[in-house]
Amino acid sequence: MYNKLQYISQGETIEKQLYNIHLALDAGCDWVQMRFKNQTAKDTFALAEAVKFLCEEYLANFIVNDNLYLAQQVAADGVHLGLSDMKIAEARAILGSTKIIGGTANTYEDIVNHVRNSCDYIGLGPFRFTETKEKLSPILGLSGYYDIVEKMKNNKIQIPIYAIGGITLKDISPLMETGIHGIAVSGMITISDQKEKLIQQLNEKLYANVIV
Ligand SMILES: Cc1ncc(COP(=O)(O)OP(=O)(O)O)c(N)n1
Ligand SMILES: Cc1nc(C(=O)O)sc1CCOP(=O)(O)O
Ligand SMILES: [Mg+2]
Repeated sequence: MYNKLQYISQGETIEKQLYNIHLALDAGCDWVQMRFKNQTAKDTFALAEAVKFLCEEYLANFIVNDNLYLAQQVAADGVHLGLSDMKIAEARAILGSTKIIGGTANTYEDIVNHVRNSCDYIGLGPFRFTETKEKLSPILGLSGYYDIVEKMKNNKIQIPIYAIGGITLKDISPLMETGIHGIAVSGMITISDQKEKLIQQLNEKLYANVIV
């Protein structure tokens, strides 16, 4: 089963991205999604190669945002695809069964579609407003997660759900109580000046009800 915390990278340059990713890995993140929007193919490829190398060193999972072909080129562990990106079914046909494919959802119907198309996990959001992403889908709030997870249970739909969008430390316990699997975060980890402590606190809350 996938780890419960995914770090989504930030930074306007290759150097800033690598700096942020390196600090997150050092602090204990073991799953990185490289998100580097509106950049040249050359720079995005250079960053992806460097992130692949770093994640290997830290034994972390590495997935690429948006670009399946880049994920293939650098032998990443997988790709995250949004509702306007390549369709999950097409991605699965290209990548085969061994790679991770994550899909964005904003509704129960999005989740059902993704499950039918062999998606591995869902990024369900936004939880609340965030400046990290433009053109957000309608905000779900806590009640949105409760409603969607309830519908999933009633219809026996199973797939790991990651809450995303403006999540802070105090949101973790209430979010986990809805029945989701984990969280995907960018800003909270990127801006923290005590990342190790933060990731420890996040993991304590994320794994609070896991029996080992
Ligand atoms: C884990 C996770 N969930 C959702 C998203 C959003 O993907 P998308 O809608 O394609 O938006 P961009 O990230 O591409 O701007 C995500 N990246 N990760
Ligand atoms: C990349 C992304 N996708 C979202 C969605 O709702 O699909 S919200 C989001 C931004 C997540 O970053 P932060 O933790 O800084 O809010
Ligand atoms: Mg996308």
